Amino acid sequence: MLEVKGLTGGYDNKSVLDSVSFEVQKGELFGILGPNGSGKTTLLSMLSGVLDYKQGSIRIKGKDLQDYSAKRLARVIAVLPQHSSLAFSYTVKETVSLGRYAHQTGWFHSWSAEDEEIVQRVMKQTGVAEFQDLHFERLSGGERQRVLLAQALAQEPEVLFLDEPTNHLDLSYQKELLDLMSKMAKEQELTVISIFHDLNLAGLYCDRLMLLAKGKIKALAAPNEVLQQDRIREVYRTTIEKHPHPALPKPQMFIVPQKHGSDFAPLEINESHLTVNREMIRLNAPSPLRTMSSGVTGSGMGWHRYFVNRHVHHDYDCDDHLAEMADYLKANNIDPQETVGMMTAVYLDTAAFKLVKAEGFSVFIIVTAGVGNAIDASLADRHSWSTAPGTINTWVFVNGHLAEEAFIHSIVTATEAKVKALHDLQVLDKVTNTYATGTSTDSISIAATQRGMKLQYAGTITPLGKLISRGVYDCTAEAIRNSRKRNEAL
Ligand SMILES: Nc1ncnc2c1ncn2[C@@H]1O[C@H](COP(=O)(O)OP(=O)(O)OP(=O)(O)O)[C@@H](O)[C@H]1O
Repeated sequence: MLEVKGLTGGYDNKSVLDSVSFEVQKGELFGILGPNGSGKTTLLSMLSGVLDYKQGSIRIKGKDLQDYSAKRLARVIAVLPQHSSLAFSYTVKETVSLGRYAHQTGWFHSWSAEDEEIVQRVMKQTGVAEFQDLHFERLSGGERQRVLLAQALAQEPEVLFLDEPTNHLDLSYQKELLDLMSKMAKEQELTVISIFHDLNLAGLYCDRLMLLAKGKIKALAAPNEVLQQDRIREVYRTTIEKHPHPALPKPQMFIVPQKHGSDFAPLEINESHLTVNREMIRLNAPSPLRTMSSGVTGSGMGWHRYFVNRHVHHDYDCDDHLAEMADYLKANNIDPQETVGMMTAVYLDTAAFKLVKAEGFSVFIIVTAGVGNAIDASLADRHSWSTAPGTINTWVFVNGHLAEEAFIHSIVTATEAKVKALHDLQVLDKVTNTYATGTSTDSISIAATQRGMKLQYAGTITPLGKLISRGVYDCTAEAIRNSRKRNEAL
């Protein structure tokens, strides 16, 4: 649809673009990225025929851009510029109707039913139909942006150029605009070429991205390829981190703000942050910790300040235990959004905790262990599904900076240590009469201060793994002994 070869040029004596070559296919959603001043708008101005270029060629639908008449070009391309103002005072509908100009042989007298139908349709698509009789200047920045998009769509172009289209739009209209562009690209084969400052939106919606730096193409490929952490850091000269989108196989880039004094202050999570009473074990961290957990609340990866292990009756049964737990936390003035929350039927005074230290970092561990529902994982298929009480809840607080993989290693290492403790205490699966490896409802939380020493790995014989192994083994064994004693005393 569009072929650009060796495009070079700029303004007067200032050269901006240097030998830019690329092609865009029909129906493609193509994103142009680059830092301020990298030449994105200059490129778009050349592609849309507004700005002359020194060298190279631009072909649209196989024909050189310079061979198009202005009116003919307006039937093929439409532009949604970054900043727009209108010279005259028009209503919204009149403004949108201007988009039909390229298709008319005369002016208003040739207004056809088809023109009217198209204008009404694009106003609906962009959500501006309801204020079609208002004057354009009376609209907000976002509303104006949508009216101008409607105007561009009214042109019924084959190629749509957008310069930061989401600039003035609120979250829902950003999504609506890009969903609409994506739909029109897929269903009507509209070719969309758009400048983006928001790398994440570009990564989510575009088929391919072109990254410009100082007027040259730095990268041109699928979003995941272009949005490499190191490349973006270098081109934008800033600290960002790349993570996968939680719901889609798309990259997301996160700005990492500069840290200040208190962010570096050493932090040790230990017994002083812990309170234990009959109802709950609660740990209040002075600042949010990076967590990976299987808690009822705060599950998965996140940042949490409060950790609650709540005692429930052994026949606790609830259709929606997540909502019930959230209500419980709220009733106790604890924000569920900031809390890793677990439940257990064991008496909380049987909990075991311990701070284990190594050179430069430490680990605080807390375990509650009820083993009435102990299971041998290798023979789990002999059990029928039930949520009988008897749970081992393991909390591991790492006073150090964990890499992502170290969270996973920590879970593996803690689980291995737990299994060994169960074995040494001869905890049996009552159904199979073999050694149990855990209970059917065990939960775990790994939380790290993300300050101090960087800890890349936590396998059993790494420095961190050794602390977790020792601490979890000792605490699990002690908690089982405590809970056995408690049951015998009853
Ligand atoms: N009309 C102009 N006359 C002279 N120089 C210009 C003109 N417009 C832009 N430039 C210069 O050309 C260079 C590229 O500008 P351009 O607007 O294409 O960058 P951009 O990548 O779109 O930047 P931004 O992200 O800030 O919108 C800049 O150094 C800019 O100062």
